[in-house]
Amino acid sequence: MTLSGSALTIGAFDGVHSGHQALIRSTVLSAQRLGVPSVVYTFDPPPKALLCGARPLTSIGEKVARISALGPDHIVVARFDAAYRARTATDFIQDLGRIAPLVIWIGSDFRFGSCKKGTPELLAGYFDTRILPAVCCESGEVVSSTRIRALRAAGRVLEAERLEGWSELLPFRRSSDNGGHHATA
Ligand SMILES: Cc1cc2nc3c(=O)[nH]c(=O)nc-3n(C[C@H](O)[C@H](O)[C@H](O)COP(=O)(O)O)c2cc1C
Ligand SMILES: Nc1ncnc2c1ncn2[C@@H]1O[C@H](COP(=O)(O)OP(=O)(O)OP(=O)(O)O)[C@@H](O)[C@H]1O
Repeated sequence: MTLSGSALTIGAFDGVHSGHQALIRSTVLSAQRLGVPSVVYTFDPPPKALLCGARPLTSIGEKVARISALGPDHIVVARFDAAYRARTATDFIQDLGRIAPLVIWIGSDFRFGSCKKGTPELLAGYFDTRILPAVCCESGEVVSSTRIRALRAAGRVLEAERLEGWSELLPFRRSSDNGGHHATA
C-alpha cells in the first residue's frame, strides 16, 4: 500500500485494550483534521508471542475486527517472523515512507526494530510524532497487554476484560474469528 499522506499509529495492539483504543482514536481524529487517511500498522503474531511465547489475547481476526470498530481507513498487518524481527529501526522508518505519515501517534514506551533500538525520539527525527499519555485503570496502574495476560493466567477474567475495555463496547462478542478486510505489509 502506498499513500501520499496519512495519520498513523503503530503497535502490536494485542487485545486492543483501552490504551490502544485511545491511541487509535487520536489517530483517526488527527486524520480527519488533516484530511488524510488514518492507518493502523500492526504485527501478526504479536512480537511477544514469537519472542517470549506469550499467548495472544485474541486471534488476528478478532484483533482486526476490534481495530476496524474504531474507524481507521486502513489496517496494515505485517507478518512478524524471524526475518521481520531482524529489521532495524532504520529499515522500518524507510518502510513507513510508503505510508507518508504527516503525524504518528505512539505511547512513550514504544520501541521498534532489532535490539529495540527504535525510540519515540528517533521517530521524531523523521516524522511529526505525538506521544499519548499512558492510559491507566481506576487504581492508577498503566493498562498493558502484559498485565491483562497475567490477570487471565491468574483466573481473574473479569478484571482482565475490564482492562481490555471491550465487554461494554461489544457486550455479546467473545474472542472469535470474525476477521475484517485488511492489507498485509
Ligand atoms: C518494525 C518493528 C516493530 C515492532 N513493534 C513492536 C511493538 O509494537 N511491541 C513489541 O513488544 N515489540 C515490537 N517489536 C519487537 C521489538 O522491537 C524487537 O524486535 C524485539 O524485542 C526483538 O528484539 P531482538 O531481536 O533484538 O531481541 C517490533 C519490531 C520491529 C522490527
Ligand atoms: N496504557 C497505554 N496508554 C497509552 N498508550 C499505550 C498504552 N499501552 C500501550 N500503549 C502504546 O500502544 C502502542 C502499542 O504497544 P504494545 O502493543 O506493545 O502494547 P502494550 O500494552 O505495551 O503491550 P505489552 O504489554 O505486550 O508490551 C505503543 O505505542 C505503546 O506505547
